[in-house]
Amino acid sequence: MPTDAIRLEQQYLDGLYARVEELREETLAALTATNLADADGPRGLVDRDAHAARLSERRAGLDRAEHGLCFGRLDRRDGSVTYIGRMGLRDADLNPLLVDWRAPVASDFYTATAASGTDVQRRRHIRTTGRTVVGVNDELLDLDHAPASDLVGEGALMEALTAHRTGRMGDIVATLQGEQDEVIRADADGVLVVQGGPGTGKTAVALHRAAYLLYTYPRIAEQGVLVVGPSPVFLAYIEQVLPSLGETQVVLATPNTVLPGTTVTAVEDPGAAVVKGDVAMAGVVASAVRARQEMPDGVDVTFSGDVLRVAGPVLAGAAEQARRTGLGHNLARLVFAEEIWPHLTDLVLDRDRQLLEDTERGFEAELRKVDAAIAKQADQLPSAVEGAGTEVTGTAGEHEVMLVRRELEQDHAVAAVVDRLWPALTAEDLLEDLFEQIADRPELAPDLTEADRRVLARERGAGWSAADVPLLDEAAELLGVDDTVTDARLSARRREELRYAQQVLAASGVKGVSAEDLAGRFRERDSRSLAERAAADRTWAYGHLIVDEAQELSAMQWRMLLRRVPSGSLTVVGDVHQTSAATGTTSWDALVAAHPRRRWRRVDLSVSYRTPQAVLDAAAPVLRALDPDAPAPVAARAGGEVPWRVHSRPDALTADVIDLARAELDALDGGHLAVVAPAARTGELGDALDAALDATTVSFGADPELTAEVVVLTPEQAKGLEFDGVLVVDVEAVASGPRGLGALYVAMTRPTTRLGLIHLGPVPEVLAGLPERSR
Ligand SMILES: Nc1ncnc2c1ncn2[C@@H]1O[C@H](COP(=O)(O)OP(=O)(O)OP(=O)(O)O)[C@@H](O)[C@H]1O
Repeated sequence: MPTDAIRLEQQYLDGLYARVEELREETLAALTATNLADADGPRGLVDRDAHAARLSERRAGLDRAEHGLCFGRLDRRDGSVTYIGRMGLRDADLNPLLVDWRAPVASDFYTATAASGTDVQRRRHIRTTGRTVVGVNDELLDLDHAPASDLVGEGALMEALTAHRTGRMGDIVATLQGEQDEVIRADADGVLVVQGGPGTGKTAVALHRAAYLLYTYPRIAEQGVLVVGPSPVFLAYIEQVLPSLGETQVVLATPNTVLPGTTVTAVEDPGAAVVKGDVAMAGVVASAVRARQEMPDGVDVTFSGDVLRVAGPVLAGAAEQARRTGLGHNLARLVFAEEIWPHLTDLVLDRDRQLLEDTERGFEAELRKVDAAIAKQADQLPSAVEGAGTEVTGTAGEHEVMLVRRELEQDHAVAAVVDRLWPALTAEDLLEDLFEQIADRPELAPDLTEADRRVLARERGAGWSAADVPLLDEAAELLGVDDTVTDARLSARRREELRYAQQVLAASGVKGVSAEDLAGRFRERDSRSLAERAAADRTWAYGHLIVDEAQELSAMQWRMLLRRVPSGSLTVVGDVHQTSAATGTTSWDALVAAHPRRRWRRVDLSVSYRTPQAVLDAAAPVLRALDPDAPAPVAARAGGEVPWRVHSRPDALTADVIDLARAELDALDGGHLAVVAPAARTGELGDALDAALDATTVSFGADPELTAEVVVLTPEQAKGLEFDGVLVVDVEAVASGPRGLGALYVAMTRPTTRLGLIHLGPVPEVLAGLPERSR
């Protein structure tokens, strides 16, 4: 152990922590002063709060310094030294003490090699526990001493790769590799596709890229980053990475949770899932909306006891006018109504005019009669004419038009007719109606076959499935939000705020400020964090979207996600050989072809950091069966425990799994074990393991705890995760079905150390090369 170097780095680290303490004290003093300061009126109050919030944020940032504050040092040929860490620090004279890993100068730490012609002479990885330096690892970037591999900081990397897993992903900021750094720092424009085999660090890289983009681009920091992963289990696995890098402006979601207010409760029929995932459904949803805008051939409206007929062409014209605005259905509805109300008003006024004319005509006729009567007998006047003397002008004044229109709008029966013609719709109602009627109404889905329509048919109220979410989102997009409803809610809230402001002013005795001004100031201070506000808003425009396990998404899910980033700035990571969803993609080219207007770039990652070479070799026949041309990733760690297979029998399977799990736990010596089995077996196996392994924590079910020592998972749940050891149970069932080989490939590539496979029949071809172990 180079103790001198450790001592030296300890001194430097002590200096860094002394500076952190100073800054902490300064921040605390500033915070106390701010909180005690007299605010100059309500505006001052708000500014004070904002300042205090900034200081609290800074303090929280400094608190994070306790873990891995500084992890690297670069010595250049000119004698200059740069320390790299989780945050930037400067001394009181603004000289840099520590450089944030995302700053451009820090890039050399991850990419410099002897061959790259860099001026870096030495790269040092500094390992710390809390505030203590526990090790250093030096690499001389000198062609005469060039290491055999391309790995950067190999000693530190190997230490990270061989450490026991915890069930939670950690950041890899200290040991990022060159090809990963390139992806992380790639510019933010367009769509960056990152293809890589299992364990090549795609997830890790995607999350570090989120942190890099938030640090580098203020626009992205203002709008936040959306990270979409395949399942809640996966999100639980990765949720600590970004906070450990100090980032909070990130929303983590699955494709099922990106639509606020919708909960997935139903399991989709596999056939229906395929139809619902196809892009043709966009047309189906659009025609369902369009069908609600079809007009009848005229409609009768009863008002003040009279029947007014609105003719078919008038309705069709109004509908056309509304559609031409290009607004969502619920907004265009206001335009439609705006065409209909004046027409109805005219009809009423015409009718009144007609009545008046009739009356007038009648009146004149009466007058004539009177004249005749007078001429005949002067004292016999007809009683009906008595008192009639209003002057009739024949045209309605503006005031009268408004009066009639208001009466019409306030008449419930009339309003109901207009509502029925172009109803306000929710996405849920639209889809419930569509699925209820689709089997018998081919015109609703002209692009679908009869078989497809039948598979989609269902009763109302069956609950929403994962495949429904993008359809609901599509519908919500086409319908839009009727602002009249939100406006009414908003005005109610504004009234409430105003009342509150009046109370505050009365209680505080502050003078010279209006309640309106104070209420406005309250409003500007939405106490929710950016991530909370974004997650609750379907129409939030994110600055960047990161999609992990992106190969699993259906065409309709892509439409839903792309809608959330109008800027078109995306990072898409995945492996087209691990696809298990029937609606997922097995080729990035197909995805690119489906969205030709986007700017796409592709990067491939080639080194697998999770699995040792022996495990990759065991999985290689599965990869070849999936795609004979697929390049196999190369393991960063050569050798490793050779995976094995066991031939079990259905009646002995549970007992065998228990025995093998026991043996594996012993061999892993404190490491975590995953038992990956087909969905139909996980419950039974979980119960049996839980009962048999007394002193061991076992977790399974819909929401398993990944930090347990044994976790029982389906291949879908295991996606993206990793464990020290993995037992794949009932290989035949895992590999069955159209995308079964992809699922088996996923299951086999989860371990960092040991892999065992249990099959029930003759040796499956893809396992033929593995040594057999006795039960
Ligand atoms: N540069 C690195 N330094 C240390 N650990 C690394 C590095 N790169 C990747 N790893 C580790 O390798 C493992 C695999 O990474 P990750 O889960 O990101 O791979 P992946 O490509 O997403 O895998 P999969 O496709 O199987 O889901 C993780 O434990 C990760 O922390």
